[in-house]
Amino acid sequence: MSRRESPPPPSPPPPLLGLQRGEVQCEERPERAEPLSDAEREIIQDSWGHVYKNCEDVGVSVLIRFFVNFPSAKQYFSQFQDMEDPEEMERSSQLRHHARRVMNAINTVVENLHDPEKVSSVLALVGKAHAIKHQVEPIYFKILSGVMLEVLSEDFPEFFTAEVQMVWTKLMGAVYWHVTGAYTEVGWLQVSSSAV
Ligand code: HEM
Repeated sequence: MSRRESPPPPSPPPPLLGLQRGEVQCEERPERAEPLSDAEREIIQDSWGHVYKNCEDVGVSVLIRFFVNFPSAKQYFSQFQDMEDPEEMERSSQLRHHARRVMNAINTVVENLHDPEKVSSVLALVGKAHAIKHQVEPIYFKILSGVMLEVLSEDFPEFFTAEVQMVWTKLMGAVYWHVTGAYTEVGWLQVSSSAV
């Protein structure tokens, strides 16, 4: 009788251990953000409605996965930089507070997709605070976007179809572009001349 072998567990993504400011030298800011069509904006707003009803739980799940898979990202948070147990992290008020801030900022973006100036001013403020006050390496914004899309697709499979995920990828690209605008202004990132 043949015995079915269970597949090996997936290997975890490589942690960016010890990533220090300035070390990601190839990180560049794309030249522009791709605009969303009216239909794409509607797709984002419809799918986000379901997520935002569970805003705090989703935000906490996203951040816990982010900090577990990329432990070096904890370095910026005094309260849980040395924590390893996800359940302990879940109880951290600093983590919950940041989860709410992230989700509320995304909500403001989603609610104002018709108003590019508002979107750009909200995200410029986020970028400025993280570059100047919190000194966060900008690559973490890209990583967090990927983790967020992963968690949303897993937790809301009926709404985050392949098409919806593609539109969200575009939105998160635009978020990254706006946030890193502030990093460019303070000289932390350069604009790529080859980006399209
Ligand atoms: C879309 C992504 C993100 C959004 C919308 C966001 C939003 C915010 C906002 C609104 C604040 C308060 C701003 C202020 O201090 O004036 C904040 C604080 C902070 N953020 Fe973020 N953030 C994001 C990603 C990140 C990432 C990737 C990191 C680091 C890995 C990070 C680290 C911090 C830290 C350390 C603080 C201060 C926390 C405290 O004072 O307790 N953020 N964030």
